[in-house]
Amino acid sequence: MSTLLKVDGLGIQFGGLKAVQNVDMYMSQGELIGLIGPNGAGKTTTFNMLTGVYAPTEGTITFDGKQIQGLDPYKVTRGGISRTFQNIRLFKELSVLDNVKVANHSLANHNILSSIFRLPKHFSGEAKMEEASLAFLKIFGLDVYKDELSKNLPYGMQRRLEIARALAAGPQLLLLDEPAAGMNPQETKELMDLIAFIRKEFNLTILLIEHDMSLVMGICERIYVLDHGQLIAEGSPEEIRSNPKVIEAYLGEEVTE
Ligand SMILES: Nc1ncnc2c1ncn2[C@@H]1O[C@H](COP(=O)(O)OP(=O)(O)OP(=O)(O)O)[C@@H](O)[C@H]1O
Repeated sequence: MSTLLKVDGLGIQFGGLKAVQNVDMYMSQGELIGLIGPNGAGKTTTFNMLTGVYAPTEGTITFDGKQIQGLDPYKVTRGGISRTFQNIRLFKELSVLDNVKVANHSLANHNILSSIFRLPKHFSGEAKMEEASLAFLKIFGLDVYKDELSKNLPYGMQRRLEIARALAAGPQLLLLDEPAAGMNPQETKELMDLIAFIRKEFNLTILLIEHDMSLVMGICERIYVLDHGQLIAEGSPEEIRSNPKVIEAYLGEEVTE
């Protein structure tokens, strides 16, 4: 498997605070990796650097062979990295379908749409986009809501729509920031199954932030653990579960599957 993402010595300082420092990570094509750590460990800040929201003050990010640290977020997205946010960010006043269409607008002629959905060649850009957007919604069980305003969707469905929208941008790497936050156990289980499914279906590489260890343990092959801005462990779920540094970092929180 080739390396899709490589992070070397990544760090950022806000005033006197080193929010993230010395982070080395890699992701091979097709991996599903967890990024965990207690509150304030630097997980979202790391996502923000990977997606161009923050320019790192040290280190490099190499994606698909190119250095991307400090690039504008839209360039990062165009280059193949999409994300979701911890706090849902949808176009609330747009329909569910339009939320997805907006995301893949710039990709109307993108190969991913025709290759994934095997659309007839004669489809125009607009028809292709509509067709592909509907197909995305169907995968996420959102097609029945296509004409609803996104603000009217049940919470769990809004979370799903965020992922559908991120996916519609045609990424190679998908970054999910606590996608199950606020979901009940049943919704969470369904979401995890869905994440595993889309990874296979779209040949994606996925980095998943999750505060709850038990969630990531279930689906991730490898896990990175941040604490106070530094990586304290990397390994399989079994290795992470029994790592004393990790247990200590999570002291007071339950470490169970
Ligand atoms: N723009 C900013 N300016 C100043 N400090 C910041 C900024 N963004 C993040 N921080 C600080 O960086 C540290 C890491 O925060 P971050 O949100 O990345 O943690 P996290 O691991 O995602 O936590 P949580 O699980 O609570 O979401 C925190 O101390 C936070 O206050």
